[in-house]
Amino acid sequence: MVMDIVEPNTCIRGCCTSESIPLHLSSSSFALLSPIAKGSESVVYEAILDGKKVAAKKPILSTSDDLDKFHRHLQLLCNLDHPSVAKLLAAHAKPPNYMFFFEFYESGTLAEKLHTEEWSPSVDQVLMITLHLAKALQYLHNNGIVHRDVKPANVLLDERCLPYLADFGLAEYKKNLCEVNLQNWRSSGKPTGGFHKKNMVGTLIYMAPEILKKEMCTEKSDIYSFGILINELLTGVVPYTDLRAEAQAHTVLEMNYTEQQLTAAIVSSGLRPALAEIGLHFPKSLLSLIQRCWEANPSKRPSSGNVVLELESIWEQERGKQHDHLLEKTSNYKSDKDGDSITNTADYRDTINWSSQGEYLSKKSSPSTVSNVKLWSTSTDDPSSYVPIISCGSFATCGRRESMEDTHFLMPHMCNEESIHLFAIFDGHRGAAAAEFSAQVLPGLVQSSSSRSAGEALSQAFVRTDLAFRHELHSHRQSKRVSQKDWHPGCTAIASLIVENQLFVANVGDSRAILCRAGHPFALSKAHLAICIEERTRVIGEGGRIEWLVDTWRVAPAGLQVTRSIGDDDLKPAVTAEPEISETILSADDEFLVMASDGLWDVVNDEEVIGIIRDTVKEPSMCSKRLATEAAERGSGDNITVIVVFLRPVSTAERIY
Ligand SMILES: Nc1ncnc2c1ncn2[C@@H]1O[C@H](COP(=O)(O)OP(=O)(O)OP(=O)(O)O)[C@@H](O)[C@H]1O
Ligand SMILES: [Mn+2]
Ligand SMILES: [Mn+2]
Repeated sequence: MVMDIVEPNTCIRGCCTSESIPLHLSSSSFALLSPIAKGSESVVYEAILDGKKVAAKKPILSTSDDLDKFHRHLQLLCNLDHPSVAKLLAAHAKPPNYMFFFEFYESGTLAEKLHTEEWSPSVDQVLMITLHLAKALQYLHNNGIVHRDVKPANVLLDERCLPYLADFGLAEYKKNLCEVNLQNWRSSGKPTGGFHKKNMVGTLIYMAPEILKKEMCTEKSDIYSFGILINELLTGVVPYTDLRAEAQAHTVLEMNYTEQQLTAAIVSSGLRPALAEIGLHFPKSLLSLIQRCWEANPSKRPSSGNVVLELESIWEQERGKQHDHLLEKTSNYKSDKDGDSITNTADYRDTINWSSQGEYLSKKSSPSTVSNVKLWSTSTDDPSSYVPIISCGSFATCGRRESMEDTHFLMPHMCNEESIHLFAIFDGHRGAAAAEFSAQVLPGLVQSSSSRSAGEALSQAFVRTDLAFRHELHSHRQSKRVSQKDWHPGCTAIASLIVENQLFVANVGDSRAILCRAGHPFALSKAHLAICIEERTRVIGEGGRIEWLVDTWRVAPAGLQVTRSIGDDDLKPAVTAEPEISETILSADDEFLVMASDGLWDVVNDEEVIGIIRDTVKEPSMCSKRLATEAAERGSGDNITVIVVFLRPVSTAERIY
């Protein structure tokens, strides 16, 4: 709807302005029809605005405080623009009529839908609704706004049942909340004996414990209410009225216990609504999300951004289930890039701690005194040669996967050598065992190599790590600590070794490393995948089998896409641990090195990586985090690990801007 805007487009006081929303209307442009709802602070009417059906919210303004509040409310609404937030179309901000005009949402509120129509949404519908609302909350929180009244009665539905967060009557900017909190704190000393609506904002059963205790209200208080809301959607039960719940819960409301008693139970005994039952159709991860949202401690609750990520991941898993189901019907091979889903690896992971196995072995085999790394230095006698000044950082996230199978390490100034640095990433498949083990063992094997060539030392260390892992696995199998005979964990590995001005990158598998040289990406490794003709030929030449499985070429019978790795003893020797090594001479043109597991490269290309780092504060761990977050936002379905190494000093100005 395009409405005429009469300039100057401000409220009567001049404090509210908008470029797109008319703030005063001629009396002929609207008409109020019948009231839809009467709240404690407003009446909502069905109305006509410029010939279109709208909802008009007319606040009850009896004091000057109420008027101030109207203006604050209007200012806030003028700044909102999100597809899942109820849309303000116009306002009238001049006496005698103060009104908000909203888009009309035909299907009423989510509360009515659940409890009057007794709608019981499917899991897909619950995920769709909660995901939209979580995005609305993320939008508000990112803009420094706390809603403070999240509940199904404040969610409006359109005819397609898409949700819109409404009723910003209690919303506040976070920066103003300190003041509001302080006022509550002061007034809490008053002997009121009850709950003043002014102080106790929101609706009791959706209120977070910290609000009930009259402590700080933050965006995490919205997350609490949101957790209660998701559960209400799944159960169809008004919180604390469930007769199936523990006795304490229903007595609270049914026997007319006071609000104070409910409050006390929520705050001190951790009482919560009865959680949706782990039936066949509710994803466990959704129930766990609800419980984390309603944690008593606000800092343990996820941020709205994380709620969005988790809901998206649950949504995808649900669709994946449907997809898998289809696949199972047509073939009994299960689709997973690395063949993870073939065995239930979680069962074995617990029995042996592969990281400490590796650590133990590493200590045993390479006493700290033995280190030949000094031998690699070449230019000690040439003071003019270029030596990069490095700073490094990393970020690793499980992403949408249920478990983390990536590991990595950063070893700047290895063995206390000023100009020798080692960095590596391992991406596990069929469990995390190989990745956990390798991250512990590889550095020691690099250091204790007797080779005078750093590249060769790196190459030998890969092969030896693989041998050591397979040997360990074998002896655990013999001693029956690994009972599952057909469990063959593996991992990819990429390592960068800097020795003065030389950079060696060793790689097996599909992690990658690039260098930013004079502003442009420069690939330091190539991925080893069965789709590459050279790799396919090599695997077949070494007695391996390659087959087209599900959607791409894979090494059979395990169905692995990578053609080189550490571990995977069922596929050796064809799936070799022999790395490809690149050697690069570094110069002042080289700005930074980026290493990452395929979780990044699947969704962000080399140029984009360079561009993102250019736009980020020049701090290596911030850059790593930014890249990983970007990949997650773009829908990477994998674990993501990123290492960023700056190769020359960054000026303070660049660090900040
Ligand atoms: N845009 C709209 N379209 C359709 N119905 C609406 C719309 N806005 C509000 N309503 C109806 O009016 C009711 C009250 O709206 P709202 O929550 O904004 O007012 P309120 O006075 O702040 O209510 P309370 O504080 O009691 O929650 C809603 O529950 C809904 O039934
Ligand atoms: Mn409301
Ligand atoms: Mn309200």
